[in-house]
Amino acid sequence: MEDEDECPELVPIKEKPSGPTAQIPVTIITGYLGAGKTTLLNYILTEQHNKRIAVILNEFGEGSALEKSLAVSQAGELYEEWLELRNGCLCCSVKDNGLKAIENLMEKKGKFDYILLETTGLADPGAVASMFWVDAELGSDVYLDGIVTVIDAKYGLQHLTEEKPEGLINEAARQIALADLTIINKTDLVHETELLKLRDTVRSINALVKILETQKSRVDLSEVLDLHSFDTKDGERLTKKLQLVKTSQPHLDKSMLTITFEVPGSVSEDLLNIFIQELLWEKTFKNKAGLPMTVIRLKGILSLQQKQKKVMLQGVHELYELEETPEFWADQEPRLNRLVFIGRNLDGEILKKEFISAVSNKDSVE
Ligand SMILES: Nc1nc2c(ncn2[C@@H]2O[C@H](COP(=O)(O)OP(=O)(O)OP(=O)(O)O)[C@@H](O)[C@H]2O)c(=O)[nH]1
Ligand SMILES: [Zn+2]
Repeated sequence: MEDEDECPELVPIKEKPSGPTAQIPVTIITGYLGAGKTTLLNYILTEQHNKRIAVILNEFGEGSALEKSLAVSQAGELYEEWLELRNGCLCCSVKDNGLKAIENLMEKKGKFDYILLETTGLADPGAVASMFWVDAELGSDVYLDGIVTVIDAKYGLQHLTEEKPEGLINEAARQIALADLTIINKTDLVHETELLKLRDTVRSINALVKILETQKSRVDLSEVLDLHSFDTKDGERLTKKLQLVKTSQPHLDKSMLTITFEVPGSVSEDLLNIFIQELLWEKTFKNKAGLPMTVIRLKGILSLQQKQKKVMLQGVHELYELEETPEFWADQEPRLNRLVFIGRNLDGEILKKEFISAVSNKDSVE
């Protein structure tokens, strides 16, 4: 009985009840080779957090990897298990094997409170994120909480400026574009001026992202876990955050950047869907140089016709979702749409015009 009284779950860390039906958050930890991802995981596992965390290391040798190392932290104790995946890595056969593996794991081990997934250094975290995100709607046991990108303070800029063959995306830039949180690690190895330059570059790619600086990936856990970056729990915070975002000036040649705009009024959901699909799926919109705008990450707070509440827009690569937030438009509050796009070849003015023309046909006027 004293066991029950002293159960750490009695400490109210989050509002959501962690009953058997509660979904488990997944945080994706990404970042270029050697940036400090594993160091971060180890740090998190050994910190005091009252959570039972399952870690999935998505590190695998070429071709042969049929088993994945899995470290599970329980009551501060760390032990390892082998989690078998039938068809190779979590990342390349994500949809079926990755999720199944986690579900099997949860069946076997009972419940976890949290899952951390480290991708390989060259992975596209968007592909991994998409898998969890889509599946959450299908009644999965897990939901995507956030994408954390660890950046090497010393080599980060070099990785970001590496020339890629025409048409290919710089992986390091993509990892930053997709991040909800970036951790610039190994600050012991650089001077303040280098750090500033790196910060500026990170900011120019992703004007929404939070930036932390660390040594040995030592962070405050509350800054990393339970970010709710993809759900409407973040709605109010997102509204405030979007208001502060500014279109960024590109730092690197052909670089990724953030653009944002605001359009007053309420829009038709159908026309909005058409606009988003043309942007994300058809890649219809071109910049001044005639290159197709490519959006990797998309966020917005929108005012839809016939909806009393604010609607959140989220997108990763070609997936997107419109979801009502719990927040009502207040009586005096001007209805408006605020959108933020992170990607390549983006031109804010052109995209704003395209948005306005897409959502303003006569049906859209209230
Ligand atoms: N100087 C310094 N070294 C660090 C710091 N953090 C981590 N390292 C070292 O950097 C190396 C790489 O760290 P990892 O945590 O393995 O990096 P990773 O991102 O998991 O690497 P991969 O999985 O191989 O892509 C290790 O030798 C760490 O000890 C830091 O803040 N300063
Ligand atoms: Zn690692």
